[in-house]
Amino acid sequence: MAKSPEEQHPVEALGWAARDASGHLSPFSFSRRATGEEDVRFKVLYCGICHSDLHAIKNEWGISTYPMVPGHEIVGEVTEVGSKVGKVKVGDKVGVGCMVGACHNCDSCANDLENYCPKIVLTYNGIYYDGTTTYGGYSDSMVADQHYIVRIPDGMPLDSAAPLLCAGITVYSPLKYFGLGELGKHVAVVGLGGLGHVAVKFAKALGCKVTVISTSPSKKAEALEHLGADSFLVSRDQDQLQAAMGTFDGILDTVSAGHPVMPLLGLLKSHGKLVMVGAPSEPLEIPAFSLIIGRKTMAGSGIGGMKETQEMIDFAAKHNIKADIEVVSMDYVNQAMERLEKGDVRYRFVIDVGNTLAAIKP
Ligand SMILES: NC(=O)c1ccc[n+]([C@@H]2O[C@H](COP(=O)([O-])OP(=O)(O)OC[C@H]3O[C@@H](n4cnc5c(N)ncnc54)[C@H](O)[C@@H]3O)[C@@H](O)[C@H]2O)c1
Ligand SMILES: [Zn+2]
Repeated sequence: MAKSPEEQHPVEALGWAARDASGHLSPFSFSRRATGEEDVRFKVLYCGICHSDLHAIKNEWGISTYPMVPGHEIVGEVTEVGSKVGKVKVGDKVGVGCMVGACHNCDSCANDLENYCPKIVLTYNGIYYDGTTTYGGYSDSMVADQHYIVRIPDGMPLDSAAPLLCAGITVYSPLKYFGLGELGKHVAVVGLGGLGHVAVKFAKALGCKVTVISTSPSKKAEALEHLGADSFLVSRDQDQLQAAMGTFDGILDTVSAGHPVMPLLGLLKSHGKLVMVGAPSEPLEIPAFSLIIGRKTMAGSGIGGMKETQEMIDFAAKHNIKADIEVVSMDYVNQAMERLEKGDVRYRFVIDVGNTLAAIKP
């Protein structure tokens, strides 16, 4: 008979798990492996709440297994390292993002793109090499192969750094790859949530002219004055859209729910690129002519490789880029999920795991 999550490994662990597609999270005892020779073990201090966690706990993509401990924007302090670990030492501040394994043999892995490895092991809701389920960062400790450990630069606040491990790399990578994060490029960010608000900050730091496209006129002042965007477009305002037709080199679409993309394609210059990073469960409707006219490209992008993730966080430290966060306690997580669903957060919830999880016993 298969061993229970508590008995699979030698090290006790406590997390919060969803048990079914209701997505309701509650305390959960499980176990983690002993520190292997290439492994880094750390005490989790903070974990961001990504909208992907919400899609996953509710099985919106149809690939969820339960119990599920979500969380892939994880930071903490190293408590133990394996004998072959040279990258970090006990006491260092580290992070883990969306993945903890890949094949290291394929073309993607050879090009530092473990994120596109067909055998990627996700941080949670994945199956590790040893056949056991992976559990994420809504938990007291983490253990990962050193290859998947990100060094958090000295002096970077850990709570607002956590969201960079998913939201940050997810927007940084396409800005670089598609040649959009360059001086003078006009880039639009659609959806001003967790991903969107850091996209504005990275694009500005890379020298772009940035427009935020949002359904909520209420976000205009913040986008311009606080996040540093150059202009703001209300996506439901036909006059504003009409005036902006053909003006963008690229658009990063971070929207989490189904929405029309044809108007966005119309906003691109000829040869412009619409890059989907948001992952709605509903299919998109793309009329061929909206791509044909102006030879436009529509593409997708998923997180980023480990090398680029470290580059992103070092860049963020240098340019003082942080996520805007609301820190919450572990037992607030269900309310946080409800508020995230309604878009009621500026702009990322981060769970203070280190101070608030241990107090709760299942
Ligand atoms: N590609 C990747 O690697 C990757 C990585 C992380 C997250 N994601 C996905 O990106 C999406 C956004 O994640 P997030 O954490 O920033 O979420 P979020 O909830 O913080 O932000 C989503 C934004 O979309 C807006 N929005 C929601 N429904 C809308 C609609 N119908 N029309 C217009 N705007 C709408 C919200 O107001 C919000 O500003 C999610 O689908 C998530 O799963 C993808
Ligand atoms: Zn994420």
